[in-house]
Amino acid sequence: MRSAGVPPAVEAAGLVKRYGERIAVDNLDLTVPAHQVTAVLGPNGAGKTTTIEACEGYRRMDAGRLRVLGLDPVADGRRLRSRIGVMLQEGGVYPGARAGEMLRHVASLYAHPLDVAALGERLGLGSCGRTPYRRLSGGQRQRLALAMAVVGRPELVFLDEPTAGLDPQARQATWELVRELRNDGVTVVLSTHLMDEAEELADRVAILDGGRVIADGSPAELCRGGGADVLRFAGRPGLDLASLRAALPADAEVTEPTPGNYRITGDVGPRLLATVTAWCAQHGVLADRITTRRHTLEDVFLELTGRELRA
Ligand SMILES: Nc1ncnc2c1ncn2[C@@H]1O[C@H](COP(=O)(O)OP(=O)(O)OP(=O)(O)O)[C@@H](O)[C@H]1O
Repeated sequence: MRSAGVPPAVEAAGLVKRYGERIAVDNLDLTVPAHQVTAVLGPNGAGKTTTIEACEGYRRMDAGRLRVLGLDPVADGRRLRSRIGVMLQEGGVYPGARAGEMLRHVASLYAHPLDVAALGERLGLGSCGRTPYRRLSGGQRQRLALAMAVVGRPELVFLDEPTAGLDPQARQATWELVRELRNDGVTVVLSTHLMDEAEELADRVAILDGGRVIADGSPAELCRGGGADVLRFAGRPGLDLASLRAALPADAEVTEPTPGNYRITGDVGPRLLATVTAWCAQHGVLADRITTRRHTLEDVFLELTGRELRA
């Protein structure tokens, strides 16, 4: 594997951040492997932005140890900033500055920047190079922020909700860019509320809640650990469940929650489906309304963080 033996891009241990009485980050441990895409997920107020801003050197933690590319983001801030790219949300921008000027300015801060015109074209910013920032649409601002984060060819990029509010075309272009960054060996940390984005892009996912990492792994690992997939079918009531169970793999479970409705949990895939329909054929059962439901990252997220809205 590409990252074997390579030190992690981010190592955080026991991070704590308090705002008065409120604990925003509560003894958080996080490791971000190099050369991979790590998605940071969590409900509103989970501590994602606080943690990511600390990694960028914009926020000082009250306790804990944090190393980014082996450096202390606050003490070694200058050295670190030439090696990372940061996608800032609104703010910190002079509203009269033109989009092209801003991108060229950021590019000039790095030793080997990307071609500004090509990057702008790629992200659909070609026509708004002379447009002042305040006249850009929300989506254009978002794409400009992304361009500014990657133009310096950083080793590590932090993307804060990179596709929030983007139309489907811009979203696809952003995903494509993230995949290319990863293929070029760039480490990407992205925070997102979009579970399909995390499933699509991330090698690893860290789920935060209450200022801590409550789950961490590849999307497949998290989905496997989060609960079983489900296959349902309808048939005549009172089928011989023991016989059906005997035909299924050992980890599958079969129940009849209501008469004539059957529910099988386990590793639901083509093989299990074939086994069930074969058993039905052998027993003269016309299985009806067969549905399968794979466990998604969203299911896992909701199971771990609950369904109630956050303050
Ligand atoms: N400057 C601040 N002053 C006081 N409290 C803050 C400040 N910044 C963040 N907080 C609080 O810290 C907690 C964590 O906030 P943070 O912005 O890190 O969460 P988040 O996971 O990024 O949330 P969201 O998904 O809503 O962006 C929240 O309860 C928030 O209200």
